[in-house]
Amino acid sequence: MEMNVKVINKSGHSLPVYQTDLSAGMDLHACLTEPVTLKPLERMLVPTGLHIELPAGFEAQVRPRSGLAFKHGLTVLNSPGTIDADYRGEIKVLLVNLSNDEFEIRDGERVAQMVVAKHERVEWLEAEALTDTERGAGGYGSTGK
Ligand SMILES: O=c1ccn([C@H]2C[C@H](O)[C@@H](COP(=O)(O)OP(=O)(O)OP(=O)(O)O)O2)c(=O)[nH]1
Ligand SMILES: [Mg+2]
Repeated sequence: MEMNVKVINKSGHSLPVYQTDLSAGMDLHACLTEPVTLKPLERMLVPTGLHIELPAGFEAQVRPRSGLAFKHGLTVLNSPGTIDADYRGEIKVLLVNLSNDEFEIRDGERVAQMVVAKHERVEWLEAEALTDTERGAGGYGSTGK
């Protein structure tokens, strides 16, 4: 599908792209005037320079990149971040450094990935009783290891 995008402070890097033919996510680049350092357990809203116009009924999810998480303990704190279809502000990535080492983020670095997905919206029907199921209220390991 096609989608409107407005780029601010474009600093040389491309729009997000799908890295392979069937990738679900496109990598988001940090849009920085100078490198920033994330200390252990520090979090930061990383700007991407992107403003998008999702069609009604769609959301975008901001998710971690597994390579950054595995190699550097860097993840998206609110994962998956939710971009609402009516949001017109800059997409930002809430990164947190869960390693014991500092991590430097440079302009253009691919810090997270974004998946565009359809979603439903619900109208509540208040009910006296809900249907019975085998699971019932079981959860949190109720089925065993
Ligand atoms: O990782 C994220 C998460 C959110 N947003 C933007 C888009 C989203 O539509 C808006 C609000 O996000 P959310 O609903 O998660 O935050 P909130 O704390 O509930 O704020 P609000 O009261 O503005 O909804 O912030 C981002 O840019 N990156
Ligand atoms: Mg909200």
